[in-house]
Amino acid sequence: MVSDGHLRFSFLGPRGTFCHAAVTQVADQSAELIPALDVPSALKMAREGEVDYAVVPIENSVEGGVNATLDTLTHGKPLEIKAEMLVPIRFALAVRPGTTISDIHRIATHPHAWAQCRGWITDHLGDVIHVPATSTAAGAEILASGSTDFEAALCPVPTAAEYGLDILSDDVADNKNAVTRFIMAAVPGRQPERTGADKTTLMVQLPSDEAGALLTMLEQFSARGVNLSRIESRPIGDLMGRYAFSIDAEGHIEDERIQAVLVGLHRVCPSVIFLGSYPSASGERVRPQPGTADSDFISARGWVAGLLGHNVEIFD
Ligand SMILES: O=C(O)C(=O)C[C@]1(C(=O)O)C=C[C@@H](O)C=C1
Repeated sequence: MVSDGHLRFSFLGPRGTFCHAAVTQVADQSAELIPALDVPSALKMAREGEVDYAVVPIENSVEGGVNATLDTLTHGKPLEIKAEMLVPIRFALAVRPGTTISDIHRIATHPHAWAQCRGWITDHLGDVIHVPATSTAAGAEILASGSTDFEAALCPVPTAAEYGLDILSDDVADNKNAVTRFIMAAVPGRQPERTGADKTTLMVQLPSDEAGALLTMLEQFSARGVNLSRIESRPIGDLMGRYAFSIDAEGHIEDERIQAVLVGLHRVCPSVIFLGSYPSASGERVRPQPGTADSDFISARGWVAGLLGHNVEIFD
């Protein structure tokens, strides 16, 4: 929980999105929550100092990475991730009072939500059309506001009631265990303290377009015993076929092995963007592989310094 006087948080709005549920995990009662129209606008507010933090989705367990977040984080003034939050995802099929299942031909929701419910919808409603909305709650809000060219919305269960909608099903999902991961981003400052159960997020360009370039990049992690919890490619955008890799690595920038990875990546990759070290939401402690604990790096450096005749303290 972040509580430091009157803090301002932007999030993907309007009220009642899954993102709203995520921001309430980190903002205390005194915080001001400011809904944004989309992910880039929420992040822009943090970049420009209009809010202290932006909370946005980054990854869904069914649909994968949220490209708007992955791309916007690395374009423009630097931002860093300060926290991550997990929100279990369950959808309601919401309608205006009086609407029945057989009235539904078009359903509004966020494309990520649609992707998580497509199978259920086909099985229960047959061929209905998806109407893309800027968020799940935006679809519900518009539906509640009056005449629309869609008859239903897929949104979080409590949100349907908040907007005065009826629920025809409160368990719409292709995968009952779906979870979305959200991040809290801010302009660079002090890193969140190392907890021993941390993640570091990076955007890395491959060393070259030669055979083995991806391996060279990955070797920087494996040689230091650093596990990756997510890696996905994103087009750089300048020329066809040029990609950068968005990576979550287990560990904190204060860990010697993560520093060694960063040094290695900086030596062999044309661009390495550091996007923050922060406590992992699972709280699972990272267990260093033999030879990769802080003390191993410090003692090895001391040994080399000794060979050079430098007088340094050797820890082990
Ligand atoms: O539309 C919302 O409610 C959101 O918070 C966005 C979002 C997403 O971008 O993936 C978050 C969780 C769900 O997976 C569906 C949509």
